[in-house]
Amino acid sequence: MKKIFLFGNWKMNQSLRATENFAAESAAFFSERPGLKAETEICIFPPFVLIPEAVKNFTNLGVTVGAQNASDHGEGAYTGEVAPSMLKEAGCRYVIVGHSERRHIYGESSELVNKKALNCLTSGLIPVLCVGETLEERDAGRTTDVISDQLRKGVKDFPAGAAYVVAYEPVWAIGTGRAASAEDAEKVCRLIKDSVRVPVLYGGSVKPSNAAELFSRPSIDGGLIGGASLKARDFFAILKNFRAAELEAVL
Ligand SMILES: O=C[C@H](O)COP(=O)(O)O
Repeated sequence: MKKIFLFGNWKMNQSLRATENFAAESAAFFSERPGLKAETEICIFPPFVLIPEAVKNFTNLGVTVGAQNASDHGEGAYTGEVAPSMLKEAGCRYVIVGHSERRHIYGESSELVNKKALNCLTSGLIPVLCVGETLEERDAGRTTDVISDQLRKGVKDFPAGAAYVVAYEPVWAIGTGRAASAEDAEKVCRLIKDSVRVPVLYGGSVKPSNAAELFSRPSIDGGLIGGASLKARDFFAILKNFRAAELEAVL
């Protein structure tokens, strides 16, 4: 059985009630399918204000909680920012850094992403470094250059043996319903893995119907899932379908 990472990025969605419902549905789903969570690292990334509620509801289910962003500073006079030390204290394990929505909507550079990642490592959090090319860059044949550059700058000065995860998220596949082909995703994830040797996830329109093909590729260690992570049934159907296909492949 392959170990996979099933990461759900709720982005700016959900509520206190939705968080509770998600946990209740998750508990029901797994009580009907004992064993399905084996060899799976599950993490939900809610908006900051829902983190305490998520930690309270998910911890007993074996589901970890992460944050979608963190400051490049420690505690202090930085209005609107949240320090990694606060996220750690709140019960987070992972922090997404460099998501394309942060890079493109909020203008975050690879240098800033790197500072955030280093700051997370200092606080004992595991950064999930997102990299990905735009459609323009892909059409211009620049995917490899863009990914290598974001990766090199993103992990600059990481201490040897630092624990982190990389998520390959082609910008053109995010929220569009058009996932990368398993072949293309595998090629880029292999390039990343050859260079950093940490778990590499694919993100961009992952859903129950395409997860098995993507996650069965040798260089894809799971997914960073947006839209399909908002409902527990959809999110865990991704895992269920992958494990069913995996089982079928050995029979
Ligand atoms: O962080 C998640 C990614 O942006 C993927 O989002 P999506 O699954 O809605 O395409």
